[in-house]
Amino acid sequence: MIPDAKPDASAALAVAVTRLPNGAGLDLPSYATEHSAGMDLSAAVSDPVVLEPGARALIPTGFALALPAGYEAQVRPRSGLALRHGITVLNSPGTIDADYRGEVGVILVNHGERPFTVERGMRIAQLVIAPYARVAWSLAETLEESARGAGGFGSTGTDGAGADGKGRD
Ligand SMILES: O=c1ccn([C@H]2C[C@H](O)[C@@H](COP(=O)(O)OP(=O)(O)OP(=O)(O)O)O2)c(=O)[nH]1
Repeated sequence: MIPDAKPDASAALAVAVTRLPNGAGLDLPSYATEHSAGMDLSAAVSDPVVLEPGARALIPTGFALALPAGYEAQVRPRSGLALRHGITVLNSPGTIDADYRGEVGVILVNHGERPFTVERGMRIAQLVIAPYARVAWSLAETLEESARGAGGFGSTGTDGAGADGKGRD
């Protein structure tokens, strides 16, 4: 449930960001609404980039950041572009590592039927900052049993069919 109280701005994660020369005049990534999970990313292309159907391109964003240890940034598609134009992030979600200091890039691909033009300042993707876990392997002879066991890949049924394809009630 979304709390009624206004979010506490002081609870926001502080992240260092730098504008790069090619990002001059563009907005830094920002949240479109009060509870948006992702910040919209603007294209920092100097000239329009035409993506032909099936083509991909690395689109610059004009900024770099330094995430705190334990956090990653995920580059995700925008649903409106995907639905209307077939434009999505090819490696979605793209991963920005906490130790990456280069320009954030967006790998767009055109899965649509028509050429799509990326203009400077166009909001092409969104960035979600998320905590992640790093593991220390604990090598074991056997694994603790579970109700699922090794079942996967549709073992619980899809559209009424079991993994054996014979169907189930
Ligand atoms: O959509 C993306 C994905 C990655 N990166 C940057 C940040 C990330 O930290 C770095 C490396 O990304 P990744 O680990 O996905 O790439 P790789 O192909 O494994 O290359 P590398 O050997 O540089 O890690 O590239 C982006 O700017 N946008």
